[in-house]
Amino acid sequence: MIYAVILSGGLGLRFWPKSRKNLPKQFLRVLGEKTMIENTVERISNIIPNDRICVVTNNIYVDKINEILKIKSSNIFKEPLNRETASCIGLAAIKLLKRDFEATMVVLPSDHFIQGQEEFEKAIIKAIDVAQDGDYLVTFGITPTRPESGYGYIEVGDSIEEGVYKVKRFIEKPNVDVAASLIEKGNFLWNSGMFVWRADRLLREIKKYLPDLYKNLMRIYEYIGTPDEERVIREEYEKIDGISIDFGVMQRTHRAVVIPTNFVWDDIGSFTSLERFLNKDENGNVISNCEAAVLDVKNTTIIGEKRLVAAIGVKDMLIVDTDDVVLICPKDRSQSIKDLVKKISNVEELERFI
Ligand SMILES: Nc1nc2c(ncn2[C@@H]2O[C@H](COP(=O)(O)OP(=O)(O)OP(=O)(O)O)[C@@H](O)[C@H]2O)c(=O)[nH]1
Ligand SMILES: O=P(O)(O)O[C@H]1O[C@H](CO)[C@@H](O)[C@H](O)[C@@H]1O
Repeated sequence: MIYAVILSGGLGLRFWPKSRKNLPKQFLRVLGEKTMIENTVERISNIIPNDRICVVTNNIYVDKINEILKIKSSNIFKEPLNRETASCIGLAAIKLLKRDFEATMVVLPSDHFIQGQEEFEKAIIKAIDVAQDGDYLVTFGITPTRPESGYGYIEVGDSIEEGVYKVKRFIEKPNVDVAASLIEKGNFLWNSGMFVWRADRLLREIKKYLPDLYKNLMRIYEYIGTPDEERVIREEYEKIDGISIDFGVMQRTHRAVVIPTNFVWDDIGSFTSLERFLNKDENGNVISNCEAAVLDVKNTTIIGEKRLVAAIGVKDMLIVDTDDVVLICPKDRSQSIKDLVKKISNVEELERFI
């Protein structure tokens, strides 16, 4: 059977200070009326019934998920620690395999913006069809529009059937110069971060490329459904070195295929991605959710809450004002917000701001 696996345990550090440890971006109403996780569930609901929609998340978000979504508790896969996406997807795979030996997983991050529901559904249905035989790991390719260093790049190879191509190379998060050169070649797509595969196929790939993680997962597998499950998950998670599914498996596997898509897609992982959806004034400034008084300010994004934000003579900056934290950062350093938050996490007096 087909299951949706929604990844929802991330801390959303690049979205700090809007995103906080106890309320990360997937639980925020970032664009529109609904939280990002609600939008993710809604998007897949025509294809996968509610009782096969699963969420993999950190223990600390379980109450929040129950408050927002109607997901049965056995479909919430709980992690005691964050060990990146190879671990959380691997955990979901063994949980599903325990209940269904033929489980096929539609893996969906919970921070995407997608427009073009019909095209999205067509692509997912196609991917399920391709993945169900168990030979392939299916990715979705997005036409790149800028040399983004935060994404994976897929080199499109030979066609295996109409609209489906072998992945010749998968390059995760190249630097901007490499990204620009890949785009210039013309046969590279962005990896969307959504995947479809059979749970048993994914585990075989994890066994091959991440053998230590495979051992951790197999020990957990033995205890699923027993009174010791939670204890063993914690014991194994404490031993895991986190790695993303992209670096850990997708860059190495020979079984990846790509379906080029034609829906509108964006990852709302950072303020720079968010600003693409917000209106700009004649100076290229984005002023969102607050009032602002600006003089000689250009190409600057101001995201506020209650206070008036005033700025003079700044250019290419990001200013985020919340109740208790003000963040000021050049836009081209916005990926470093994550590093700053990690630094703050080690300072006892500042921990409460995370
Ligand atoms: N269950 C689970 N989900 C995760 C984990 N890491 C990331 N995710 C989810 O995977 C998706 C993509 O995550 P990222 O944007 O790379 O990471 P993030 O932690 O949300 O954000 P950053 O801290 O800004 O990198 C999001 O839906 C996250 O909630 C994890 O360790 N466990
Ligand atoms: O975990 P991150 O940083 O959000 O990256 C993942 O998602 C990107 C698309 O959002 C992909 O482009 C990446 O390849 C990866 O799957």
